Amino acid sequence: QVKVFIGLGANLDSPQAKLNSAINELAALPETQLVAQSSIYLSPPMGPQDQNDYHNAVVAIQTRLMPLALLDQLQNIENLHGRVRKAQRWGPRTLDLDILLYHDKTIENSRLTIPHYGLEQRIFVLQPLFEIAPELVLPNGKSIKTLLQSIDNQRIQKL
Ligand SMILES: CC1(C)Nc2nc(N)[nH]c(=O)c2N=C1O
Repeated sequence: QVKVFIGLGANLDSPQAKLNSAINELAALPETQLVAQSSIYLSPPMGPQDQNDYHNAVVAIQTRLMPLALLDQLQNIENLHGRVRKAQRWGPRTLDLDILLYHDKTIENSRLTIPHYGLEQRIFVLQPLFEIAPELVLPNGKSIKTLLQSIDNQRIQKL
């Protein structure tokens, strides 16, 4: 089995409850154990500003699920929480589950890009990730600590 980091985000109808419920679903996935979870953080929307602030968290799991099988499970959980894919790119959402890192793998196909493309620039990913894995180094050799230090003017608040 391998260690996988998953990013969670929500900013529509009771986002905190959605995140907690999604974390319970992740812990219950087949061949999977939840090994760590971050605090929940609040941050202004990156992208279109005409939407609510986001609640975000990151969890670490150990799993035997292969990447695409895990992705299918994450999309099930999103759908269970009323995720409706709307036309607007980067619009508000009930629940987003992203595979941030899958062990030390780099994956690039039509359904998956791992490490997650936004990981290095997003405080709402780096901050919770640093909380649960402060020593983490990405497959490209960059450390979470260094990436976090190089981010400025992005606000975030731990709930
Ligand atoms: C719309 C976009 C890019 N902005 C976000 N902004 C924040 N703060 N948190 C998110 O999870 C998030 N997710 C997104 O997909």
